[in-house]
Amino acid sequence: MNKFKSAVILAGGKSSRMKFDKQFLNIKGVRLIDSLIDKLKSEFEEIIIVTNKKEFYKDYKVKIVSDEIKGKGPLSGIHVGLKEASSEYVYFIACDMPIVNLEYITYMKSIIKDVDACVTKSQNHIEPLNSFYNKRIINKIDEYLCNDRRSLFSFINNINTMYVEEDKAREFSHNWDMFKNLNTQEDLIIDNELSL
Ligand SMILES: Nc1nc2c(ncn2[C@@H]2O[C@H](COP(=O)(O)OP(=O)(O)OP(=O)(O)O)[C@@H](O)[C@H]2O)c(=O)[nH]1
Ligand SMILES: [Mg+2]
Repeated sequence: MNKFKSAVILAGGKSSRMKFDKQFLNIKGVRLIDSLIDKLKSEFEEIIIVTNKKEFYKDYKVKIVSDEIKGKGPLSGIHVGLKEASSEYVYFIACDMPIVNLEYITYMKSIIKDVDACVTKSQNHIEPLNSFYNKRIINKIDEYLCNDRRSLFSFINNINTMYVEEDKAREFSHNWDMFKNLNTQEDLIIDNELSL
């Protein structure tokens, strides 16, 4: 059985810094979310989008779901993504992350063994997306969110997380672009060279 069948794209945020909804980001005429789906399809049998605007995905062939516990940030999306996914380990990426690094995904799959999550670390920072999470943490997330906690970073530190160290991750992405995300309009200008 394929333990790594499912990938989830988080697209349920407020985009308050970007000032327009990031799930509709369009780069040189290509919708970022469409390009993500296309790239992820080569590695995952099941793709799920967790969105706060289901009505915009009527023609999509992938699974479209919304947060159950609303308004609590990315962990809400991970919660429902894990519930809806059919595999044991689930890959998560954000709708504003333009670079999908398939070699790195394959690498993470090869090292994951009985952990709650596989997340990359750089010095004191952790990268919660472009990461894998195990379905078995659903109840823990549920409890955490219901206690009005929402910090993804502290949650990751409190589960059995396997960390990939920075030096190793840089072998796959020397400039760290596999963690790049587009938060502001300035990010779009700076990234004028980006094409999907
Ligand atoms: N499903 C879901 N996804 C979320 C939620 N909050 C943030 N996200 C997603 O998590 C990813 C990372 O979040 P941010 O970069 O902070 O995005 P954001 O919260 O929409 O943007 P800001 O309002 O500027 O912080 C993005 O893909 C968001 O769409 C949420 O409450 N539910
Ligand atoms: Mg946010």
